[in-house]
Amino acid sequence: MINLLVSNVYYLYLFSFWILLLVLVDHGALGVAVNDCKESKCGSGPAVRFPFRIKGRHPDHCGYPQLGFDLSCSERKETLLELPNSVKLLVKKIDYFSQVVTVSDPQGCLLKQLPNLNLSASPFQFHHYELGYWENCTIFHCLKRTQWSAATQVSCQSAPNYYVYSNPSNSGDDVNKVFNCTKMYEIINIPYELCNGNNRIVHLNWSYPRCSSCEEQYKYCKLKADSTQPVIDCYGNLERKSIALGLFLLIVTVIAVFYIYGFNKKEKEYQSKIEKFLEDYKAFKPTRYSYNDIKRITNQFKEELGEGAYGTVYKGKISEEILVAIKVLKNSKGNGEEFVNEVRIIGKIHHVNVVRLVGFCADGFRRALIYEYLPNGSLARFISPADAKNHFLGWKRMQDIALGVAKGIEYLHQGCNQRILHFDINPHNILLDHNFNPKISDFGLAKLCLQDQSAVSMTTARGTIGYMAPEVFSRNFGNVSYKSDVYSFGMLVLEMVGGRKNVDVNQGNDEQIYFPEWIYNLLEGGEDLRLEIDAEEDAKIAKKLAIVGLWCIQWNPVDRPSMKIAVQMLEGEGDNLPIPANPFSSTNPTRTNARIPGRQLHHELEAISETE
Ligand SMILES: Nc1ncnc2c1ncn2[C@@H]1O[C@H](COP(=O)(O)OP(=O)(O)OP(=O)(O)O)[C@@H](O)[C@H]1O
Repeated sequence: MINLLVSNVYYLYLFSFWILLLVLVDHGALGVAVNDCKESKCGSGPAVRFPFRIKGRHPDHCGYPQLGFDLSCSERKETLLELPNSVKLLVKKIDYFSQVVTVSDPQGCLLKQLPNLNLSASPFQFHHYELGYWENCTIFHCLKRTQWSAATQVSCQSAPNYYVYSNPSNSGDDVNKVFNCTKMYEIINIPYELCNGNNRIVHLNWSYPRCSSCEEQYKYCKLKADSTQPVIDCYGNLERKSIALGLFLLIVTVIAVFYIYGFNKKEKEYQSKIEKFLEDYKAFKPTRYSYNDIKRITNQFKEELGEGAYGTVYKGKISEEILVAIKVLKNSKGNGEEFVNEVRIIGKIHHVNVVRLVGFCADGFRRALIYEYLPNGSLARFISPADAKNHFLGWKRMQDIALGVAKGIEYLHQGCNQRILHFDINPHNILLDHNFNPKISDFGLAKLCLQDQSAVSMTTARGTIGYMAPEVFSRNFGNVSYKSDVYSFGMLVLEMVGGRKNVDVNQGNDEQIYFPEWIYNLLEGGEDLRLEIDAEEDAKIAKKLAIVGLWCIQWNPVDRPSMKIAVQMLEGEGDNLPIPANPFSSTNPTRTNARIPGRQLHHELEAISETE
């Protein structure tokens, strides 16, 4: 945003600069000869240009060569007009059109200056409206305050018990006698109005040079170049300057207004975006909700998404944009360990392949977990044979899902401060977002352990039959470790390849085909996977997934790859992936219609308690 602001200001200045340049070029202000005579001011005084000039600022040729047109700036930045007899007057205004200059006494005592004012030696006369009635003016001082017909007190010259008055000389009053006053001096032949003690300004006009003729044409005035006589010349264009300047100011103002308006609008948009983000951000930090909140968010448990072992999942809405899935836990189930586990583990981890816990509710005996809503539900819905067109997601997507799950598990194993072992990786616990990105969910059985801990203690077998590693059942098969998740992942991948359950625990039927062994035997025999895959590329993906799955379900945990290796295998082309050792070595390796081996994952197999 700062960049946007800076670039806008930059363009605004650039634009203004060009307009200004245009104006200056237009009235010749940039010409060398004219430039040093350009209009100037003393402080906030009137604009000074030909026939006047400011001494020390404008060269001689800028003013009319006659005493009186040379102005100066005082220390207080006032414009001073110097006239013969060292009379200095303050210039208030210059009307170039009427050729009138309005002046006053710098000390505010005009009547004191007037006796010395000899206009005949200057280019100025008293302005015409003051010509009506001329007379001499007498200045008196009296010892008492006095009042008579035409006299006015000259306050700037009076003092306590010393009263100064001005009075037209022909008034007929014998002030000396009548009022006991003494004449101080007389000012000869001045306009009647000026013989007023209160008058502070005087208008003087000049007849030559006649720059008013240029002003009439809205032009500037200057001395004609190369002329021996002081003759004037009109040049440039006063009107266009003011129009151009006006236009310039208008454009700049309009741009500024639009800019400020646009900026404010943008700024408001940004602010509301930030507010919204903070609101949403708050919602993404696990927050505690009351049971009433849960009822409100789920709209009284209106839409059910599914039912699991630990509770029912409802759809909910926290804000217009944040949809959630709320698992309301059954009271009868567990001692709250799953609840604590979930909040403790996924509450603080963030990974694109791990479901996000938005919040939770622990309101008396009521408990609920609030997750981000994943519109495509669980992966279990999509595990179907490749020929079941309406459910099968395609091999490329299957590969992406397997890779996403692998990365999620790798993150749990390696990416957090404490290693997280999930212990329940299965297709029901893999949820799919709108783009079918997989997210691992259900951390109720998960365990936290130290990064370098090679084995974990476990008092009861945990997990789902068919995905549980052999060592989770019995310590006879090795130590329980992160490799147990690798096993579950392998079973999940093989189910994705086969489009069916590897083990159907509901059928106690010994005749069931055990898919992992069946597929192993095919691969080992160099045979086709018999999965009716047309595209060569898809067949390659299916074979790669099958090999990775078989590596992950090695009976001995030591033989299974870490999730990091599994990710690398899935990311590679798969052409050079070796086929692992037979995970089912006790059965006949040549059988392609293998049956579920009795010693393997049967749900009636008793869990052996393990202690550290
Ligand atoms: N975050 C979610 N977004 C969308 N649907 C979900 C979400 N979580 C769960 N579901 C739906 O709710 C169903 C039940 O989920 P739940 O986790 O309670 O059970 P399960 O994993 O299927 O079984 P179990 O609890 O035994 O592991 C899921 O199958 C899925 O369809």
